[in-house]
Amino acid sequence: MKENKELSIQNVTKIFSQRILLTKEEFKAVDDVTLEISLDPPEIFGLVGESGSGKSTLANILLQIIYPEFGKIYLNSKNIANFEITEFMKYIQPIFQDPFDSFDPMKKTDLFIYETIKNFNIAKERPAIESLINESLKNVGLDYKTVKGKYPHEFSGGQLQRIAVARALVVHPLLLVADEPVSMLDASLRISIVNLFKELKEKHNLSVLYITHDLSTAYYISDRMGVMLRGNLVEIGNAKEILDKPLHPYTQFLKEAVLEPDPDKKKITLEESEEQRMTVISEYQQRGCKFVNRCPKATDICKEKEPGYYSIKSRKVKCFLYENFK
Ligand SMILES: Nc1ncnc2c1ncn2[C@@H]1O[C@H](COP(=O)(O)OP(=O)(O)OP(=O)(O)O)[C@@H](O)[C@H]1O
Repeated sequence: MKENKELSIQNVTKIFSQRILLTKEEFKAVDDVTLEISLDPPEIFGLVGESGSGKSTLANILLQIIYPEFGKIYLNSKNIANFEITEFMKYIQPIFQDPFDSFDPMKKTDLFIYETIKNFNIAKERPAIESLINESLKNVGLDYKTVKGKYPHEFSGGQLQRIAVARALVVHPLLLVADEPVSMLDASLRISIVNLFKELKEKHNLSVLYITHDLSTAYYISDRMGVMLRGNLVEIGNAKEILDKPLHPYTQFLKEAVLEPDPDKKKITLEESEEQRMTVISEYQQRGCKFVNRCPKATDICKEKEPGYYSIKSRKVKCFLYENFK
């Protein structure tokens, strides 16, 4: 049997319950998501969507931090639930939003890489470990001499995020799950980290799941892209094609929101008020399309029935507008 070199996410659903005023409401934070990320050849897959659309929940499921109620995930055709966790983490490594959270402030940063090498049994003797640290730092554009013996606070956010990537690289993963990896960094540093992901893909065959609400960096680095709306993937395809000509009304809404120059009129918010949270939950629980209440193109069927996926060339769109589209 031919082995697929991919991470295959099949019909994954995660249910949470949240207390809203006096009641407890269940909702599907990730709702029947199916998606493949190629590992060979490597690809950068951008996962975009506004705050609360389920991106981090999906990332946490992929990293086996939380477990889905339904669905299965296969890494190179093997169910990830059947991996021993250290073996699994050799293949998939996380990169978090705030690089300062990835490090113990009381511990020298190179020691963190050192311990990863030891814990994963990649090398045992100090000279071999030091040479691996040197190599991994070089791969992220840093010099071991400038890192050695220093504590996290002695680095900028951008440098520290590079060191976090270097630590992930020592296990030679196939995929980085990078959840908002540049959103805490100064705008001037963002592009250099984003370029680093591109370089790692090209030079080290590393795939990246790049999770962001920032469409411009997603456009810049992603090969393919998925757009998340209240737990559903509503549009999947080539990233440039999607953002040049979004088909799903929600993707069109996201693009317009980004182009809106007046920050007060921007429709995408990161901070959720209680009122917004309630709207979010009710949209998650919406019976038909989850964008129906905000969609300018909605018709009666969108309220009653969940749309399937319709294919337009290599793109898949979860919207009735494309049901009979040729
Ligand atoms: N452990 C949890 N228990 C209950 N609800 C949760 C839990 N984690 C996340 N949620 C809720 O699930 C929904 C999806 O959250 P998630 O963090 O996955 O969204 P997101 O797209 O990553 O948003 P952001 O960009 O703000 O991180 C939100 O309504 C969130 O409040």
